[in-house]
Parts: sequence; structure tokens; C-alpha cells
Amino acid sequence: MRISAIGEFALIERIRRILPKPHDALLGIGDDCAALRPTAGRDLLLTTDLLVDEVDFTRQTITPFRLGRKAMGVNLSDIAAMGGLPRAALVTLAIPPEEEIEFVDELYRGLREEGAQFAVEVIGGDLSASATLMIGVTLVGEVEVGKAVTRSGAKPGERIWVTGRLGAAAAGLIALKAGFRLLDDHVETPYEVSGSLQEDIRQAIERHLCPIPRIREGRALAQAGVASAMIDLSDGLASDLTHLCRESGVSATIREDQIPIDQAASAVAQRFAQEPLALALQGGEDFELLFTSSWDPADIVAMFPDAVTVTAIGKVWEAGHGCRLERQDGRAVALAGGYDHFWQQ
Ligand SMILES: Nc1ncnc2c1ncn2[C@@H]1O[C@H](COP(=O)(O)OP(=O)(O)OP(=O)(O)O)[C@@H](O)[C@H]1O
Ligand SMILES: Cc1ncc(C[n+]2csc(CCOP(=O)(O)O)c2C)c(N)n1
Ligand SMILES: [Mg+2]
Repeated sequence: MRISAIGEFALIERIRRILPKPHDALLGIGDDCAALRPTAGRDLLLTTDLLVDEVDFTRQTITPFRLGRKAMGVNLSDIAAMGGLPRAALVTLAIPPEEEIEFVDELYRGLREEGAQFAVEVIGGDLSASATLMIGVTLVGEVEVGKAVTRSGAKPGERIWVTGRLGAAAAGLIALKAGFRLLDDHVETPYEVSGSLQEDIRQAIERHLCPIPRIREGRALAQAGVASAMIDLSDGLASDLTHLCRESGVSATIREDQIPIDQAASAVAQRFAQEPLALALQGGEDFELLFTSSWDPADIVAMFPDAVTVTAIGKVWEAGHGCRLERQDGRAVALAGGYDHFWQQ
């Protein structure tokens, strides 16, 4: 059935039934505002991120369930980048009236499931009709008073670190554009590829469609006072490091041979005649954390004994030379590029 057949208020009722009754909020869906009691001793964190059809995703390549997860996940990543704990979400949905209501059911199931992994509930939102599908999530989070890790705290002499491995999300987008699809948990291929490449493509598409917000890692770094500055990697390492350096008033040099490139990203890049390093630097949407620290590297590595790696990739310098990449041959080049919504080539 189409949304236009049931109308706005029946759709809100349907959304309300998909979502669990909020535990944490004073008021959820049904009033003019949702209400939340701030935790004593904590500051509030507020962030919002909008996903637009044919700009941030394409309907042909993502299921509504995964779209819901991604819309929540990219916002969770911003809370992680501050060292915060997410608390509650508002969801704004602009959707064509001729869309099936089952699409909305699945979208909210995805929002609910991703949120539930981090104890976040959807406690309100807004609906509007639009020719273009758009999903905006606003998250409220908290962090111990004065302990938010900003982009502006990096100091000369500190090391630059990154969680996880980079490039897979951009590699996944390349595979999707080439006609590969992720159905449930297996890959549909437009032409025959080897079993190992198929597995690399599956992993890359999975990373593109379902980012993993590094909430636990961000919390650990903030609570131990390890990170002097932090940002999540949404637009690409080159661009996001530049943002961090600009806000901190510093320069940076990262080393090509230290950048942790994802193995699946390398394999997919090679197959599609792309530079793996370019995917890591300019591709975007890896949603790993980039941070600076004066701590002993051994102490930082010891904080992450589990699956998520942390890698030192370079150093912070006094302001003046911007962000540079030291090539394997020792030459230093300016870091540039990354995703920009309005940049016209
Ligand atoms: N339309 C806007 N109005 C006011 N402030 C904005 C607007 N868009 C962005 N900002 C602010 O600009 C800063 C950088 O925003 P940006 O969207 O680049 O954040 P990001 O975390 O790097 O990216 P994203 O979360 O979208 O991947 C943030 O502080 C954000 O709140
Ligand atoms: C169809 C389609 N085309 C291109 C991309 C790539 N892309 C979109 S937004 C973004 C950066 C983060 O955005 P924001 O700054 O808004 O969080 C990137 C790398 C995609 N995911 N889907
Ligand atoms: Mg961010």
C-alpha cells in the first residue's frame, strides 16, 4: 500500500508501533516535543546529518533497512568523534506520497536496530512529502562536563592516529557503480569474478552501506584523556585531517607507508584500476576516528587489544606548511581532495 492511501497521521501511528516505547525519554512520540532529562555532570552533544537520494545513496543499491542503519550510523559516528555517549534521536523524513508504506517500516526497523546497538531510541521526528527521498537524523548525546574531545586541541609534537583500516567504503561504492549488489549477506555479480574477489567486494560494499560507529573507541580515548583532538572520517583522511589542523592552528605530516589501507579496498581498487591510497585519502565514508595524542604509542596500542586496530600515521607540526603526505621515496606533497557536496570539477 502507498503512503498516500493512509495519510500522515496513520503513518506516524505506524512508525510509533515499530519503535519501542522509550525507556530513557520523559516524552517520546505523540507530543509537540520529545523530552529528555539531562544527566547531572554531563554536557549535551548535538549533531545532525542528512542523507539525500541520488546524492548520499541510490535506491537501487541499498535496502530500506540498511538505509535506516546508515542514517543512524553516520550520526553515531559524530558523537563518537567527540568521545560522547549517544542518548536519543529525532528522525526527519521527506518522502514521495506514492512510496510503499512497507519501505517506511523497513527504514525505521533499520534506524531502531542500529540505535539499539548503542542504547539510542528514536523519540520523535517530522514528516513531509517530497519528490526526493531524504532522511535526516538528529542525535542528542552526552559527555562528562568539559571532556568533549574537539577538533581544536592538537599540539605540535603529538602523533596522529587512526582507528581501523581505510578505503573500504569508497571501494564498495566503486563496486556498486560497477553493478555489484549486496543481497542479504551475499554479492550479486554482473559478471563472473573469482571467489576471493567476490568476498573482498562483499566486505567493501558492507563497509559502504553499513558504517561501524566507533563509539566504544571514542569513549575510551576521551575517558582516559588520550586524545587531544579528534574527528571522524566522513569526507576522507586528506579532507578531515585538514579540518582538524585548521581548527587546531597546526600543520601535519602523515606517512604514506604508515596508512592502514583495508585489504578488501586494495583488492577492489586493483581490479577497477584505482589507486588504493587515493581511496583511503580522498574516498570518504570510512567513519573511523582520527585523533592526536602525546601519549606513548605502546600505551595507546595496549588500549585496543580487540579487533579494532589503531595506527600512528604521522605527526603534528607548528602552523605553516598545511597537511602533507610523505611519500615512500621521502618526497613530501600537499594533501588535497576529499568529498565536497558543492565542488564542481
Ligand atoms: N547548514 C548548516 N547550518 C549551520 N551549521 C552547519 C551547517 N552545516 C554544517 N554546519 C556546521 O559546520 C561544521 C562542520 O560540518 P560538517 O557537516 O562538515 O561536519 P562533519 O562532521 O565533518 O561532516 P558530516 O557529519 O556531514 O559527515 C559543524 O559544526 C556543523 O554543525
Ligand atoms: C550515490 C552516492 N554517490 C556518492 C557517494 C559518496 N558520498 C556521498 S556523501 C559522502 C561524504 C560524507 O557526506 P556528509 O559530509 O554529507 O556526511 C560521500 C563520500 C555516495 N555515498 N552515494
Ligand atoms: Mg564528523
